[in-house]
Amino acid sequence: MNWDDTSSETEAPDAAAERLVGASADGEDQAVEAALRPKSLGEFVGQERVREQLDLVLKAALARGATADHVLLSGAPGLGKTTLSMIIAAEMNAPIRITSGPAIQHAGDLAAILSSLQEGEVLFLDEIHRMSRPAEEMLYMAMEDFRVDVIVGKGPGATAIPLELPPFTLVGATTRAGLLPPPLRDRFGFTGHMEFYESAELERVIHRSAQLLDLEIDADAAAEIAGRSRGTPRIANRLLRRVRDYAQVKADGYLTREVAAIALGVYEVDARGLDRLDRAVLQALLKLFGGGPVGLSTLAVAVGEERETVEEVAEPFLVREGLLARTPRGRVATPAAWAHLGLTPPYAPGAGGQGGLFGA
Ligand SMILES: Nc1ncnc2c1ncn2[C@@H]1O[C@H](COP(=O)(O)OP(=O)(O)OP(=O)(O)O)[C@@H](O)[C@H]1O
Repeated sequence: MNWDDTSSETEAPDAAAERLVGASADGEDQAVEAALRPKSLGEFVGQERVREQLDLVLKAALARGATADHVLLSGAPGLGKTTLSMIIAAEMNAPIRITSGPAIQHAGDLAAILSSLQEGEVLFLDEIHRMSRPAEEMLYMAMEDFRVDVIVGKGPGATAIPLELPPFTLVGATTRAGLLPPPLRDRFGFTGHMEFYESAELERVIHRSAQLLDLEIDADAAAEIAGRSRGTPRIANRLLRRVRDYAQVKADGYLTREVAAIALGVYEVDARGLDRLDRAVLQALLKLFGGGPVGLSTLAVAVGEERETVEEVAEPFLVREGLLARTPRGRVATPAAWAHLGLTPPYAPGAGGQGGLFGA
């Protein structure tokens, strides 16, 4: 059977802020997050290639006594873009100014920031793809010539007053490098793409954070938390803190695999990092619609959520995990989805229907 569908490829801003497994920083305890940030490239876990390349860029600039080239960091939320920008400033012994694309709506906002930068300062511009067009155009000239034209007055009498800027390093961060206009992308001397982390890397993040939080944790417990962290250090640190709460109240503060598994069970984060919403979507797809294909709107009604919530909050991770596929005919569960929920498909894979999509 084939229900309605309008397949969309929008990538989610991991929306629901209160989600334990959401990757965005909304609602995050900023003080704790700051305390757990690595302070140098050596301390920064994983992302070997970006780290190695950045190390060369920074060391070469230092050796020349020059300001480092502009850096663009792309990748999903919570993978360490803000942390890396702070590390860049620290490695260059430079101050850092932090702002974001949505905060710069007028070119004048940007001119005010740029004109107050010190020589060599790092300007971190988060969500650079969300800057307004006039500000973006001002940034082109600032990045290339360290100069901006400030427009004074309006209409025919308006004049452009050129303003020299001290050399600075722009670090732009974006979840969507593809959305950046090529003229902006081309003005970065170095682009680093941040990947999701391997489980072993997240274990290192967790051990490091546990030490900073003064927690005793064994290797198995770290592995258990890492496996549920969706490849994202921010989520790993958040789950560690919830496991700590549970251990404090119920297990004399000692973090073992068993304690971690029970604690995260209480918070409804399963062994693969799926939460209640993710499982509800999969369950509806499997139990009500035989694994699909089913349209997004129908699936959303079945789980009692908005279409956008299913599409933007639950689906990206399910797709990434290979549990759900978005096809032109609708949403389809993969064999791994049946296995994950411990259910048996109603027909043998390969015997028609969805089996045709995934083979025998
Ligand atoms: N490679 C890493 N090693 C250790 N900890 C990390 C690493 N990357 C990120 N973290 C931790 O994860 C948290 C989130 O990192 P950060 O704020 O830099 O992510 P981000 O990519 O800038 O996210 P967003 O795009 O949502 O702002 C920080 O507390 C930081 O300590």
